Amino acid sequence: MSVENRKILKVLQGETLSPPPIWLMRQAGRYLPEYRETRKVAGSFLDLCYSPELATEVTLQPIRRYGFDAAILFSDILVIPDALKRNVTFSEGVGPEMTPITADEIYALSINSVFPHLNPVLDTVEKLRATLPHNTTLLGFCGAPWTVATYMIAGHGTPDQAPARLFAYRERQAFLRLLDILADLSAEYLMGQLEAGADAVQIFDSWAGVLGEDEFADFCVAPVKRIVDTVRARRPDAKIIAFAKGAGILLKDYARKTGADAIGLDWSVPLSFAADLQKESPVQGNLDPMLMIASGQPMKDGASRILDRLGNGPLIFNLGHGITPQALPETVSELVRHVRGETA
Ligand SMILES: Cc1c2[nH]c(c1CCC(=O)O)Cc1[nH]c(c(CCC(=O)O)c1C)Cc1[nH]c(c(CCC(=O)O)c1C)Cc1[nH]c(c(C)c1CCC(=O)O)C2
Repeated sequence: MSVENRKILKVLQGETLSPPPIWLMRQAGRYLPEYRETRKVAGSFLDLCYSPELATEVTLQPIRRYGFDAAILFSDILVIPDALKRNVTFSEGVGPEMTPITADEIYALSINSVFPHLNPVLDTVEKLRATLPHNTTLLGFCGAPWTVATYMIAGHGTPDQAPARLFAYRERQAFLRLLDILADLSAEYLMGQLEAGADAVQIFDSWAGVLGEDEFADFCVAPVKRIVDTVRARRPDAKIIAFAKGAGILLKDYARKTGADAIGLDWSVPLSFAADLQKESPVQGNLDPMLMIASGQPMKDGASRILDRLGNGPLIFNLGHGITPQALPETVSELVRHVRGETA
């Protein structure tokens, strides 16, 4: 047993595997009763993220239950603003909140505190690599600068990221500076995760879909490329998945332009377009997370369409976005069996 048996790494090198390997975005989370139990004893959500013991436990929960081909580090993209002392809190039913950042505060950001602060997350990665089955790929991650900036500027999640879009037009220099700071910190953070034992990393640009063409190039592609280039300068072999949700047709050439090894696709990406993208790079996705609630035949049909259209090229099977708290744990088992060809 060795690293060569980690299927997701093979796909990231361009191999086609049949059946494709599978993991799910947000696979550790509230749809699992065992997660809800651990969450109760952990204190706040951030306490859970910074407890290497408990974060390791919740990362392993979906691996024990489903035998996914990858474990994804349990943490959150907003630990970076937390480390930048933006007063990040997560409350039940409200979601993440923090102090909205101003242009002056961007110029005054101090990055010195970031690494001691994030060390517990790197300890979790080390613990995970020591505990995980040898064949399971360990994924690290960070948020893309644009997506993290949308929360830092608004101070909370927004349906259309209007505050960040407005800020980017009004305060372009400060905004670009924020993206640079986030890109450089994220690159350091990903390199730390790779040093600690992550096999590959994913960059989540969950709110890429609200930008026009030029803004997508400047605020999504350029900062993600800056992260990829910085990581590769130190680790030329680093494997990187980039997920730009909602970017649609702007995903054309996204892998080449960012330098990512593979691209994540949300469920709105047509499979014909996905098949064209797959000629250039491995792809990951893209089942609608609602099918984890709808279940039954609609779920199987959705998965089969992806397997039929993308299964003959390098594919990592996944949802098109994170699994939701309402997902049915038994449906996840059925999906895994279906993708692996274990059902009639
Ligand atoms: C935008 C974003 C965030 N966090 C993340 C993103 C990018 C991916 C995406 O778009 O889904 C990424 C993330 N968040 C979490 C992970 C863990 C790893 C995994 O299992 O995938 C990952 C990779 C755990 C989490 N992150 C969060 C939870 C739920 C909080 C809880 O348990 O109380 C989990 C399991 C909290 C979180 N964190 C964030 C929000 C908006 C929320 C609130 C959501 C809600 O309340 O439904 C920011």
